Amino acid sequence: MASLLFRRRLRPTSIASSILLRDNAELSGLPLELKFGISFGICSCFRQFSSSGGAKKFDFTDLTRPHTWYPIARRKKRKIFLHVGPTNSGKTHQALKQLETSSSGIYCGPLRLLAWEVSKRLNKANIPCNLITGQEREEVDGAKHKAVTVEMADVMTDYDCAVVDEIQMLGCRTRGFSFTRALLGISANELHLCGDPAAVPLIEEILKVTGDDVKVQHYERLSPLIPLKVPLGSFSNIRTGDCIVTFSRQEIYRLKKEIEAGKKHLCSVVYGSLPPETRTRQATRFNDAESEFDVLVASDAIGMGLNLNISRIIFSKLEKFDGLETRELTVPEIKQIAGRAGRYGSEFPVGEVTCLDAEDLPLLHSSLDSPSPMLERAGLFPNFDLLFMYSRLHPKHSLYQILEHFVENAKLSAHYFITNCEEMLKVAAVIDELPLNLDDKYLFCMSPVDMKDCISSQGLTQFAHNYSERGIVRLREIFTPGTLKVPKTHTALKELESIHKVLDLYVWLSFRLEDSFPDRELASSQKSICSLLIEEFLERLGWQKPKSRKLLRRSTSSSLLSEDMRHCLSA
Ligand SMILES: Nc1ncnc2c1ncn2[C@@H]1O[C@H](COP(=O)(O)OP(=O)(O)OP(=O)(O)O)[C@@H](O)[C@H]1O
Ligand SMILES: [Mg+2]
Repeated sequence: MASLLFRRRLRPTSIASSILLRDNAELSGLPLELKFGISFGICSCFRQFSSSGGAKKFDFTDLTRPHTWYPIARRKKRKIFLHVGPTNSGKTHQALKQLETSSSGIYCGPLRLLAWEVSKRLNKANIPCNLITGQEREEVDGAKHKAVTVEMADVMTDYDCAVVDEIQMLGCRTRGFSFTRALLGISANELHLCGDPAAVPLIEEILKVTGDDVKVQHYERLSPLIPLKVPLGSFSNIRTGDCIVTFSRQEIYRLKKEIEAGKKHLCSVVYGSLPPETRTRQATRFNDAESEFDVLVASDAIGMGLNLNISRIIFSKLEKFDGLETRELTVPEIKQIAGRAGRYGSEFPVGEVTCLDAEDLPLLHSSLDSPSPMLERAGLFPNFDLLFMYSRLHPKHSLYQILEHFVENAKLSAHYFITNCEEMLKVAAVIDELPLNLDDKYLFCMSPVDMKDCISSQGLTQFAHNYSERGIVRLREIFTPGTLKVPKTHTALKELESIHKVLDLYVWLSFRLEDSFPDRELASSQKSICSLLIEEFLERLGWQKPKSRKLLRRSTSSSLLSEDMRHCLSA
């Protein structure tokens, strides 16, 4: 690996090195109440505990009343609108219309791409809107609105209107707690929740104790989606506007190569570990009717977030490896992905869906005909306040032990489950070896590190180590600017994706430990270079249509890299 120099490797523990994967999640923020210290609801529990003198009896692992953690929201009787229906039915559009007419508001989405899109939409409509994600702060003069990733949802401010998109993700096994926190904690006169009808009974149950007013609005698909009776069969039947869905990075590149070998189509690619800005640019290129890249090969990363002009979805398989095992796709997964075909208002207003092989068609058809199973429980995770107070009683416990204790002993009501924190435990196991305060350790545990990616996890380890040793982390200590190159092999491509993750992590930390991570600008510019080099690689992978002037022009100027970028690279 050319560009990252990891000086000292800390000993990975067995947990740290075990292969447990996190969902395609974008854990991009810390609860904002952390910035303000202990939140009121928990403070009052603590007072109760202190004055009664029953220190040993007070049970911080009692999480049966999470709605009391958010006293600001509890002061309001919120009007809650549940916009539910299939994909492409106008749920988000309707909720955003309400946000646009409000005097102040917040949009919370599951992905940075969605937050970007909403802030762009509001600013274009002359409604100043800030963009806040784990790795971005774009502030607009006079803004009373903000678009954020759900982990950055602010539960300390009063809003006129709030939107939480893809609310069914409160059932997600790793990120569910952030959606639950937004649901219970956002203080707004109107709260609009958009998502799958399968979340309705659970949300109604959860909200029985908050005193809010709940209304459900059902939506129908705006454009038809036709399940085809015939499979694709052969790649010679691929046509413009098709999107092939497969579930491994290796398969994505294999299929791209196979389709392009027919010399009729060029493929854009979208998958989870591509930098978000690269995903957006690949999608834009596919959407552009003038572009030569008229077919998309993608993973389930297209299920949410990108506006795609897809005519037909073709599942190459209906099973995927989910980190633990290879399993069939669930009904909601199949519907969410299939629903991307035929976007309302696009050049393909009628969507079609099929499979590569005939043997998969019965499962596809039956899944599309079935309702999604109702969600039964929402994710919950103790916030920092609870962990902190528990640690005061057990000062010798490491963060790993504290987290483990909560996971094993948490008491929950029937509507909740503790979200999976294997990834946090893996970080805690490494971080606990360093002389850091609990809040610093917690911060590193909440960071968007990908512990299954060796380069990303080593980056985190090195950052934490340097931070604990010197209090300041200069990017150049582990990264040498000027060494990034257009990858020539798939291994080099993967390495560049990982380097992007490390730089992204640096930027994330720089927003939370500003004085200790002072090189945000350098990290951001190197991140941009990484994504452009990745795109350059993707561009070079494609074949060139004979007599295609457009493509020739592109390849003789041959590069997506601007002069500035070239200069940076050779600096
Ligand atoms: N009333 C409308 N007028 C014009 N365009 C609309 C309207 N409703 C929805 N759209 C457009 O249709 C598309 C789908 O709408 P939207 O994204 O709101 O659907 P959704 O139900 O939230 O779908 P998803 O499951 O993808 O989140 C968007 O491009 C949106 O801008
Ligand atoms: Mg939507």
